[in-house]
Amino acid sequence: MRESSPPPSSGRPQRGAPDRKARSGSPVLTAAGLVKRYGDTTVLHDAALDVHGGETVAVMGPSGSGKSTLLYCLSGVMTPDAGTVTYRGERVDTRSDGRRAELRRTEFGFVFQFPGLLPELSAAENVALPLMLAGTDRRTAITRASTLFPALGLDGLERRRPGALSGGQAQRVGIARALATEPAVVFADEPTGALDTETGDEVMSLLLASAVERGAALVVVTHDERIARRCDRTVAVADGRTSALERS
Ligand SMILES: Nc1ncnc2c1ncn2[C@@H]1O[C@H](COP(=O)(O)OP(=O)(O)OP(=O)(O)O)[C@@H](O)[C@H]1O
Repeated sequence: MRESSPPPSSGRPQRGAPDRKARSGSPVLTAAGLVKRYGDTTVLHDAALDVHGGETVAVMGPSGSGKSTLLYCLSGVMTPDAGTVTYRGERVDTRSDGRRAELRRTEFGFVFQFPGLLPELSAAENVALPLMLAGTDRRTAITRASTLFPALGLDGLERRRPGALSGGQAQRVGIARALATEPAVVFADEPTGALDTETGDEVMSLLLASAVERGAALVVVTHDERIARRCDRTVAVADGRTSALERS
């Protein structure tokens, strides 16, 4: 089953409705008919997802249903065996590895369950890294990276090494790193999965607020219904197929 098309927009959608934010224009990212196999096992059967600029989309489903695989195909980390992924009108799935890597560096941001910060670099240097990889000189990159710290509640932690950060602080540094290149789409895979409930809520609030503030769309894989409810809409993945999840 394909994700159903958005209903025609009729003014401001109501809070709690399946589509809380009016989506207009073409999606920035579109995936259709995705099939992905690992050896003999087909993990995605006919998955589809549209992401509009600035919207927040939760991806939910049972363990092993293919959520992460869908995220990897959408973001060009993996190529699907069939189907198409299109970013701003251009095919992603047919690009070379190098061009997909470039797209990931420049247009997309990633937040994972564990931030994977480089231990020998300071927090600000970790955030600056994607900017430096994109060609920004070190000093400018660190200055620009540091501007993200206050909004993420990280003021004063710029010079800290990751080993001296709490789990929540480290994840917020990871969020800053994902936002440093001003991506159009941020992909988050269980971003609060390793945190306690309170810290997770805090981190999720900052992720949602900072992505929305910067106009980035957010696609977040989560098992947490409370997180999904805070997103504009939810897409369910079951047995490798996607469908829009109606909310009660
Ligand atoms: N590299 C791989 N090789 C073989 N099988 C894989 C590989 N990656 C994932 N799988 C399998 O594909 C299926 C879907 O995995 P995926 O990680 O996409 O699911 P998920 O819905 O994100 O699961 P979870 O909620 O547990 O993280 C699972 O059965 C998994 O074991």
